[in-house]
Amino acid sequence: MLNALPTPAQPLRIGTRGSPLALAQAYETRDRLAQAFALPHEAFQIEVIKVTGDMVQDKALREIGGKGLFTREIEDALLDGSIDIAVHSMKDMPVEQPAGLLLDCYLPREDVRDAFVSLHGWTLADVPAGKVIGTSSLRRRAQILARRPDLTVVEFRGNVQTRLKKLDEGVADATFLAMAGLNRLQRGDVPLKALEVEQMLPAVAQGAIGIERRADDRIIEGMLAVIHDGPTGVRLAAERAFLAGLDGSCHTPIAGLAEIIGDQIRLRGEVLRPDGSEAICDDMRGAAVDAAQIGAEMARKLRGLAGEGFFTLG
Ligand SMILES: NCc1[nH]cc(CCC(=O)O)c1CC(=O)O
Repeated sequence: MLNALPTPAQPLRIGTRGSPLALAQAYETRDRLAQAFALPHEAFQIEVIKVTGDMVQDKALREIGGKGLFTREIEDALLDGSIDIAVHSMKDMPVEQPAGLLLDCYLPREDVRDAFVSLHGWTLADVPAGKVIGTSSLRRRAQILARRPDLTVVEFRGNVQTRLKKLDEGVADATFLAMAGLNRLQRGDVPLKALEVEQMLPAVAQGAIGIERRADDRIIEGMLAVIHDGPTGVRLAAERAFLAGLDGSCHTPIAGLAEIIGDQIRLRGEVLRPDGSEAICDDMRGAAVDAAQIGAEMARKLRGLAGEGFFTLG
């Protein structure tokens, strides 16, 4: 554990997955810390950690155990002291962290929207009937089937580069990618149509980077407080409370987005049946200081509207 600001001799070790997007997020975190504390890049060390989820390419993730697959090895490295912070896409993070770890530092949020990506330049509205859409996201599958039941959805895994390659190879006619990931990878070359959130409500925490730490590490606590983005924190408090109240397992398609309007917060939420045959939405406003309560309240409301069967029958 660091007992003072990091130096090239005793660097701050940043744990991350090895995908190009994960690395870009780790570099952004390093750059913000270096800037905030006037430290050289040599005072930081990026540690790439292999996670189970990245080694399983052939099976739908939900079938083999859900979200922890992308975080367990990284959180173990934090707990055993081999790294000092871990950088994550908040969209992939469970709502609760293991004892001894805290996840309360967020970088300023990127574009929250999904992009519809097709080499033919189609929009969601003009894809011809019968075309094949690749996605491994339960949410995106349900949302597109709700609007275009005439399309076929196939499983589409892998990182951003892999999925673009599959499009090239004709495995699917179109796919969805988060604008945030494409922007962070500087992939301005990808043919896409950004979908407004009214067309497709994004995943909870989409576009946000979170930095996890040991709860008892005071040096890191002080450093992360300086780069934390407060508005992103308020928005994620609402969205993650909403997700937590809905169970947060990977088996229900859930979308949620909070925005700050002055001292108010607006939260939109949606739960769908996996086949898109039914969608239940809500839109609430309240005081920004009550963000988490608003998220929890919307979850209770949608649970009541849906009825318990909604979440298990599929
Ligand atoms: N589930 C994979 C994942 N996790 C975070 C992002 C993109 C970046 C973000 O939303 O912060 C992606 C890829 C995608 O959905 O296109």
